This record gives sequence, C-alpha cells and structure tokens, in this order.
Amino acid sequence: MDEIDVIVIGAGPAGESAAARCADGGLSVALVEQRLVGGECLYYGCIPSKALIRPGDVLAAARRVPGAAQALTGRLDAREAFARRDELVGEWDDAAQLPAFEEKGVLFVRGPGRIADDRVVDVSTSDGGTRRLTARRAVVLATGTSPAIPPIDGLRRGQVWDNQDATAVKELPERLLVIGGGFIGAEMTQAFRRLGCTQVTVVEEAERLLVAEEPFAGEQVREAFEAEGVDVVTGVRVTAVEQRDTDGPLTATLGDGRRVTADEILVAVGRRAETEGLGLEAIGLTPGGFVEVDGWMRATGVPGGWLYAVGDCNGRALLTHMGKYQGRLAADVIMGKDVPESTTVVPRVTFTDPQVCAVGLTERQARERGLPVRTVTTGTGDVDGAHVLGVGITGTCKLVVDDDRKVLVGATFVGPGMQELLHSATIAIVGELPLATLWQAVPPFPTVSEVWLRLLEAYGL
Ligand SMILES: Cc1cc2nc3c(=O)[nH]c(=O)nc-3n(C[C@H](O)[C@H](O)[C@H](O)COP(=O)(O)OP(=O)(O)OC[C@H]3O[C@@H](n4cnc5c(N)ncnc54)[C@H](O)[C@@H]3O)c2cc1C
Ligand SMILES: NC(=O)c1ccc[n+]([C@@H]2O[C@H](COP(=O)([O-])OP(=O)(O)OC[C@H]3O[C@@H](n4cnc5c(N)ncnc54)[C@H](O)[C@@H]3O)[C@@H](O)[C@H]2O)c1
Repeated sequence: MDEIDVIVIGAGPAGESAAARCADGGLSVALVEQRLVGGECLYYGCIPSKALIRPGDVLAAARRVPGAAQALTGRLDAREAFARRDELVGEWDDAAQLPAFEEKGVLFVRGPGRIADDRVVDVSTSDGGTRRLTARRAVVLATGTSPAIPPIDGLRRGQVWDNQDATAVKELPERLLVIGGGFIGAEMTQAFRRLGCTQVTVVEEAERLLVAEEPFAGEQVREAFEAEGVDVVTGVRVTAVEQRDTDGPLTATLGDGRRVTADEILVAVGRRAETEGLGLEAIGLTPGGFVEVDGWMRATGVPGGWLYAVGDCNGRALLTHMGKYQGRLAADVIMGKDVPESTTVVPRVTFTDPQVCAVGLTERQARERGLPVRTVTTGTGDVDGAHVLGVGITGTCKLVVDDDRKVLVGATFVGPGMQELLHSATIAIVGELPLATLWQAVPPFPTVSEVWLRLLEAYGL
C-alpha cells in the first residue's frame, strides 16, 4: 500500500496543474491517468483543433492584405496541416509529457483510478492487478468529460464523428454535417470548410450560433460562414439519421423536413462528466454527473473536506485555462494557503474567423442579475490599427458596464485575431478598475486596442 500526501485522478490540464503545484510545494503526489498525460485538450481538443484552424486563418489574414494576397496562388494543403497537427499532439504519445512530472518526484500510475473508501484510491494496472494508494491529505478528481450524444432516431455512437474523430482526421470528407453550433461546432465547421470540404452544413437547435454569447457574435460568425459557402441552419433540430450501407453516406432529416446527405456527421452538442465508474457511490455521491464543488474546489457533501474536483468534471467552466486555474487553487488550499475563493470571471475565445472573444457577463446575464447595466459598442474595423491589418475587417466590440459602480462586468470583442486583446478586459473586470482609470490606460497607435478608446469615448469619457 502506497501512502502519499495527494492523489490526483486524471492527467488532463486540470489534474496536471494540481499535481505540479502540490509537488512544487513540497508534497508527495501520485498522478493517475488511464489514457494519455495531457488529456482531451492536448490530444483531441484545444491543440489539434487549433492546428487545423491555423492554416485557414493565416491564409484569410493574408488575403486581407493587398500585396500579400497576390502572392497566394496555391491552395491550402490539408495533408501538411494534418502533419503539423500530428507533430503538435506528439503523435498521440505522451512520452514527452512524463519527464516534467518525474523531475518533480511525482509518482505516475497508469490505469483507471477508482475511489474505494475515504482517501483510498484503487488503480487497475495493465497486468490485471490493483494498486492501492492512500492519501494523507487529499484526493483531487480531474477526470474531465466525454462528448454527449443526443437522442436522435438512428444516430449511434461510433457511426458518427465526435471531437476525437474530427480532431484526429486523416482523410477530408467531401461533405460534412455538423450537429451543434457551439464552441466545437462553430470552430470545426469553418476549419473543415477551409481545409477543403466541398459542402459543410451546421445545424444548431438554438436561434443562432454561439448562443451563449452576445447575439451579434453568432450573427457575425454566421455571415462569415455563409460568405465562405457554409450552409448554416439555426432554430432547427436534426430528428433522424439514416445510413443505408456501413461506411456509406449518412442522411439527416431536419425538423423542418429538409434532408442533408453527408459523408461524415460531427456531433458537438455539449459534454457529459466522466464520473461513472469512479466509485463516487462509495462516498455517498451520485456517479455520472458533474461533481459539485464549493469556491475552493472541495466536493460538497463529503465530510472531512478531503475530496476536490477540478476542471471539466466539476462543470463550472469547461475550458482548459479555467481547469488549470482551479488545479492551482485546489493545490493552494490543500497546502493550507489562505486563498480567496474561485473567480467567477471566465474569459473565452471561440477561434473562428471572426474570433469571438468574451469575458465576464453578457448584457443579458448582467440584466438577469439585476445590475444597473449600460452598454457601449464600436466597430472593430473602425480604428486605424484595423485598417493597417488589412481590408474588410469587420466585427463589433462591446462593453457591459455596471453604471452605479462605473466598472466593467463584461466585454466582447468580435474580429479576426482578437484573442490577445481579451486579457486586457479580464484584468479590468477582475481588478474592478473604474472606467476613469481605464481612460488613463493609453492604447498604442496604430493597434486594434484603440477600440478601448472608442468604447470609453462612447461611454462619455
Ligand atoms: C475539440 C475541442 C476543442 C477545445 N478547444 C479548447 C480551447 O481552444 N481552449 C480551451 O480553453 N478549451 C478548449 N476545449 C476544452 C478543453 O479541452 C477542456 O476544458 C479541458 O481538456 C479540460 O481539462 P480537464 O483536465 O478537466 O479534463 P480532460 O482534458 O478531459 O482530462 C481528463 C483526463 O482524466 C482521465 N481520466 C478520466 N477518468 C479517469 C479515471 N477514472 N482514472 C484515471 N484517469 C482518468 C482521462 O483519460 C483524461 O486524460 C476544447 C475541447 C474540445 C473537445
Ligand atoms: N475555443 C474554446 O475555448 C473551446 C473550443 C471547443 C470546445 N470548448 C469547450 O468544450 C465544450 C463542449 O463544446 P460543444 O461545442 O460540444 O458544446 P457547447 O455547449 O459549446 O455547444 C453545444 C451546442 O449544441 C447545441 N445543441 C444541443 N443539442 C442539439 C441538437 N440535438 N441539435 C442541434 N444543436 C444542439 C446547443 O444549443 C449548443 O449551442 C464547450 O462548453 C467549451 O467549454 C472550448
């Protein structure tokens, strides 16, 4: 029996960050992973998806620049893009990830972990045995999520693509149907169209793409998609899927009677927590759902405060950076540091073109909370920095202001390549900086960050 300070189950970004910080703080740590160290993010999420998006983004950026555009005479080479993706995901091998943990003295155990009792974790090992680990201080769950499969007539897991199939693609389908126009659906729709699919259709049941963001965001992304030849269907569900021959095309029937035939269907309708088979019932929790945590990542309803849940598996914010933040936070709490409870300010970037970069509350969310809201908007393409970047840059930037306190509670920037601008808004919101102070933060000329100036002027500064 191994006795250790902290056991982390799941070595995705959240588990990795919890384990690394505990080890850096001098605790003994065991990291348990059933598949690959790096998790969904590194092998089937953030990294491969961004690798597939990047070539099309660079080409689109160059096309906006007269002089550079004329140099673009060839076509995007999907095979080279796949090769670069393979390199970035380390050929789906985690050998390069392990040394960093070994150097920190982390005990790495490969196999599915399961809670057997309070502070006790059993890991099934490849030789058919079980290794029992006991935690002196804490067990941290970081087991992530898996794709949800919607109840659609005829649709079976395995017959359609999920995020793992899409991000590991080797052969481009001619026709792709994407079910779900959220983060994954929107990003992959455009990536596959730009990689060379001749027909891409995205079907979103809500009234617009990226429905959780400001309404103009989904509308502007839709316009861009349609201009690139994507068929965008919103406010409609897929009701049935049929496939005559295994490996043959699939035909989807939509709620409005339309039928769409495609060579592959990507299902991207959200995630479910990977908490089945974890032994949660042994400690009085319900398996299968997200593990509810308090502001310090401690699982609620578990006496003794020894169980933590970080990253996707607690359902708070299904994003790598938030999972890593929660991992650091949990580690600090386990080490007895006096730390404030988790921030609720979540920055998010949808890597479409135009990108949708948002942080904090949308106007609707702020109003629902009863805040005294005032909003200001400006055109992303209206500043000199955007003119210098290229022609035809469009999009909208918006601030949501708490008008009593004169501080920001939300911000959205839509436009190409806006991701690096977002952190300025995150700092303003987390720091609760008064607008009068933001007015003193002078954006350099000629950069797109001048949208800050326009927004504050629109507010009356
Ligand atoms: C296509 C796609 C693109 C994305 N793009 C972005 C992006 O650009 N930016 C962003 O911030 N987020 C993005 N995300 C979301 C991001 O991938 C997740 O938020 C992130 O991976 C969550 O990290 P995690 O550590 O909580 O879980 P995961 O990365 O899912 O890792 C969990 C790990 O736990 C392991 N595990 C599960 N159960 C057990 C068990 N019983 N025993 C041992 N090990 C176990 C799993 O094998 C896995 O390795 C994307 C997701 C997808 C699907
Ligand atoms: N750039 C990023 O940070 C990034 C990229 C990809 C994924 N992610 C993370 O991964 C998570 C999962 O992504 P996702 O796109 O699967 O989920 P999502 O919640 O972002 O979007 C799912 C969409 O599917 C729609 N939907 C649900 N059922 C449907 C149905 N039957 N037919 C048609 N539409 C349906 C929903 O209305 C929603 O718009 C996200 O929550 C996000 O946090 C982040």
